[in-house]
Amino acid sequence: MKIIVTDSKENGSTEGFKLFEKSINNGAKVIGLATGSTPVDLYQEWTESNLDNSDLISINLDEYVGLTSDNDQSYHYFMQKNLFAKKPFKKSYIPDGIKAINDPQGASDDYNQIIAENPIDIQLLGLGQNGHIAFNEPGTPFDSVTHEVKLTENTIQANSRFFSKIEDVPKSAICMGIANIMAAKEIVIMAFGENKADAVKKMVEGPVTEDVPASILQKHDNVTLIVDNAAASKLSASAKN
Ligand SMILES: N[C@@H]1[C@@H](O)[C@H](O)[C@@H](COP(=O)(O)O)O[C@@H]1O
Repeated sequence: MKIIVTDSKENGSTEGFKLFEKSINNGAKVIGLATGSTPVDLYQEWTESNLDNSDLISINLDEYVGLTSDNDQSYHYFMQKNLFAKKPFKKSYIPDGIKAINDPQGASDDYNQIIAENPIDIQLLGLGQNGHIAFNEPGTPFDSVTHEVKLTENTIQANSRFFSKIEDVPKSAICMGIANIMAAKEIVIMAFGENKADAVKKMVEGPVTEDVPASILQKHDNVTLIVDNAAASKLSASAKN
């Protein structure tokens, strides 16, 4: 795993954007995208860049079950607002959280088919405080594909800051599995802030275990981790070099 430590989220996001730009200039066509607060600055840089998305396909990691695309907490809405409105892709895929209300398996199968038909060239990831990637919580099998996820209390709490009350946070999501993520040819994972330091340490230096979903990235041969000093603060000096 290549590790880039920067002095701020802004500079880390610039580094992340450059990796996407390079990969796209080298022919990447299918771009795996993420939500959460982590990628917002990278998307801003993307919208202000000369990068042309009109020949690219995007595939997002996950969507809440039960939120319509006009709900401002849905990941459809987030992507529209932060990237797609200004830089539309040829085609953008996000799991169907409405179909999933009654047919989570059907919504998951559809998405696996989409990923099979559009292998991901470069995937962006954030990191949950408990080491989750997308909504793959601790204990998710490494061979999992797109599936319905019951969110943990920890994740519901962490995401409640975006909702007016905690009861409004959806209890489940449709999410790419770890095997889908590991199949991406290149992965860029970003983590900023002290509250990510434990997860970063376990991901990079801990055992590869389903208890820390992101630890599987140690086994991928083209991963770049971008962290600020705070998120890197628990890494040993040798890991940072
Ligand atoms: N499903 C998202 C993840 O994709 C994201 O990486 C994580 C961290 O969020 P943030 O970037 O806001 O710290 O939160 C959510 O659970």
